[in-house]
Amino acid sequence: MSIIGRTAGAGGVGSDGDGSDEGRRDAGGTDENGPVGHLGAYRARDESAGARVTVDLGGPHAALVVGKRGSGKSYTLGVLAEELDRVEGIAPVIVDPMGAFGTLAAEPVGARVVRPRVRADALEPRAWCDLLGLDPEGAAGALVWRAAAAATTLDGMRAFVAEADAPGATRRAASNHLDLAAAWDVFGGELPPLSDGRTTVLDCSGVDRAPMNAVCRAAANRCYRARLAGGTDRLPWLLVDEAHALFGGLAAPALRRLLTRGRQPGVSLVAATQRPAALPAVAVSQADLVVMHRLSSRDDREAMRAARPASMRETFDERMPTRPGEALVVDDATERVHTVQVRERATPHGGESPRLSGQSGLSAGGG
Ligand SMILES: Nc1ncnc2c1ncn2[C@@H]1O[C@H](COP(=O)(O)OP(=O)(O)OP(=O)(O)O)[C@@H](O)[C@H]1O
Repeated sequence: MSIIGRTAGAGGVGSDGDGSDEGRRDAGGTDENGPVGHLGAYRARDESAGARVTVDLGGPHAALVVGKRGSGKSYTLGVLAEELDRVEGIAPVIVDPMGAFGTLAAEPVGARVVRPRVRADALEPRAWCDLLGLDPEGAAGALVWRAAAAATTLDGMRAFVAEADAPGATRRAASNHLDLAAAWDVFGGELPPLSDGRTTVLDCSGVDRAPMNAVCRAAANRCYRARLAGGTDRLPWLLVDEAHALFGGLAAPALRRLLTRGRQPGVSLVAATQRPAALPAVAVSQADLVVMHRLSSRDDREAMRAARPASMRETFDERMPTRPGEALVVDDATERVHTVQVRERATPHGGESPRLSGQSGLSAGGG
């Protein structure tokens, strides 16, 4: 038996070979080499459902879930979240840009769904300037930088600016930017703990793109630092939907670090996007587990092809999924591509909400 994402004696996607998939959700769980998650069933060329497919959840992974709108990405992310929730010793955290994962609060997951708040000092002074679109070399940017270096809270930063020995225009400009940050209503407070291992959904619906990036950055950094500092025995898994909006913003450095260095301290990242071409190439090339739903745009297909060996590229073209929930699963551990029908959700799917588009804000529907 092989498990997708599992190298010999370690971790990946696999099948238990019994050919049945109905009513077997309880057979996720653990095999002789550690925890596995039930992803779905192989789909044979004659369209019949084949053996169940499991993915390795025992070791850290950098996973990518891609597909055009309506192809099943969020649904698959939800399936992975359900499976992660079942594994002891894992702390799953979901950055939910559109409020599509609040349904994970239902049984059997019972996730904690929160409007995220982060500490102001979770962002370094430089990041504060980036967040507010201020040049750190400019007068207002330099003042915000000093405020962020001196204070631990947003109120403290505002007080620092108000009392600073700086020209009135500089103080006003810095203060206006900090007022905007206060209006976002995400600064002040803590992210929920990792230590209890509860599945946590950071519901960012209605949160602008800039503060959502700040939340994602803080969450990614916390997962990483908590492992480095020995702050948690649990292995954090960060799941991010609409990942192109996060890899394109303030969250990018933190996400990149998880991709390139997260596995060593035991932090996993699952990034889902309808636009793999908008991700940095490293996000595609570093992924050791790829779930590819239907992609229609040439750029997006090419982004996926470019990072894989020639043998896989041909498979992508020949076996591109055609219906929602169907996916090609790339297992780097075995260099194989599997055609999989992702299983049905145990919790309700909440993905029929408006989607994120453009530079900022939200828009309804679209493909
Ligand atoms: N594995 C599956 N089993 C059954 N139905 C599925 C499956 N995956 C997707 N679907 C169906 O397809 C619909 C679209 O899936 P989903 O919302 O995940 O798309 P998406 O790729 O995330 O699209 P968007 O980018 O708009 O969020 C779901 O509402 C559901 O009805």
